[in-house]
Amino acid sequence: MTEPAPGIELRLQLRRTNFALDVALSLPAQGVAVVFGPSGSGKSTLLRAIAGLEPAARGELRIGGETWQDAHVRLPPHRRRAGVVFQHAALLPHLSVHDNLRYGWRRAGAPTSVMQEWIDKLALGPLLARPPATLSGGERQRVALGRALVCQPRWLLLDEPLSALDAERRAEILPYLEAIRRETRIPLLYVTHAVEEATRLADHLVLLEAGRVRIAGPALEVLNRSDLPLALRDDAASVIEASVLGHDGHGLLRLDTPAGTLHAHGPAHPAGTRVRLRVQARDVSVALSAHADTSVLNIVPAVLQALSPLPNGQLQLQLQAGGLPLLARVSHQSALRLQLREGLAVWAQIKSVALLV
Ligand SMILES: Nc1ncnc2c1ncn2[C@@H]1O[C@H](COP(=O)(O)OP(=O)(O)OP(=O)(O)O)[C@@H](O)[C@H]1O
Repeated sequence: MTEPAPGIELRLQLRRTNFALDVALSLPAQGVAVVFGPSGSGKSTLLRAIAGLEPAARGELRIGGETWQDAHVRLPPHRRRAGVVFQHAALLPHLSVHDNLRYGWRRAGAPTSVMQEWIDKLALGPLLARPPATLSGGERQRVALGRALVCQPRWLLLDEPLSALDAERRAEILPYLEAIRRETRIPLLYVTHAVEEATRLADHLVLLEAGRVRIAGPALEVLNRSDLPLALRDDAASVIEASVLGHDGHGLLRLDTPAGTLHAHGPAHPAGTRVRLRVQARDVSVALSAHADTSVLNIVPAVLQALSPLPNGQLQLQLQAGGLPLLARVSHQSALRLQLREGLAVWAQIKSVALLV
């Protein structure tokens, strides 16, 4: 039997005048670990400490059996084999895109095939002769990703790589990040405060608060926890893994989920494709019977597990639909009229299901 690849173990501390980082984490050897949290919670500091860029950081850091830091060892940043991409790509301005890629690749001593592989995967071919100053923000970030990846990093560390881009550019780059996630065995640490990116990319989610881990675990488990601040936000959502059953030819996919069959607009993925769905709490309402006279396509049986008041005066409902947690929002008046209470069997009417991957 082959041993599972050893994962990532870290315990890092750092003290500043008004801030202390004290983080202990075990992360899987593969997949995307998203570090999520409010501004000032220490996300970037943690990433920089991992990369060796915070000289005051103390502690231990082991990745796949390699020690980057402990009481006796402290590898300098260039020996950690961390590929780092920041919000603003710092490309070398006097070199073409190609030479920017080559620069890191040569220093890392990686095989030629790796250069070509990432040029193809990130569609960098048409950009190779261009100087960085002529690239759009999205193109620069793609080149920065390429430059990090051609060095064959042990760990790819991304610090808000999309936050300087507008929504359209972000939507262009996300599929490349998904391709990296799908096609490499390189683990990713992805720092963001954007829920959309966290729900779309995370396999593992770490929620930081004031320099400490509030919770860490498999993404769906953390995202669907109703007792975390995430659940109270305006854009609170449940995240569901599904598998494509078919397509109606008009842009509507049929999806198999633990809650039953759901429909979502999206590309005609072949049957069997695994996808991730996001259902916003504000798009879910409840009824006591399964209405047939409604335009809502997605109606699934559920059990009401808890009701809690929201700051905006509405009520948040926690539902279980075939083992799936779902959040719904209703007014106090509706709750009274329907006599909503814990344990009640209801029908969850889902107005919109967003396909994420
Ligand atoms: N170079 C620095 N010198 C002193 N304090 C710093 C420095 N960089 C960050 N800080 C402070 O350390 C704390 C954590 O900052 P950090 O940038 O890691 O947070 P963050 O979660 O990444 O925030 P954001 O989402 O706004 O980027 C904050 O209180 C910040 O003001």
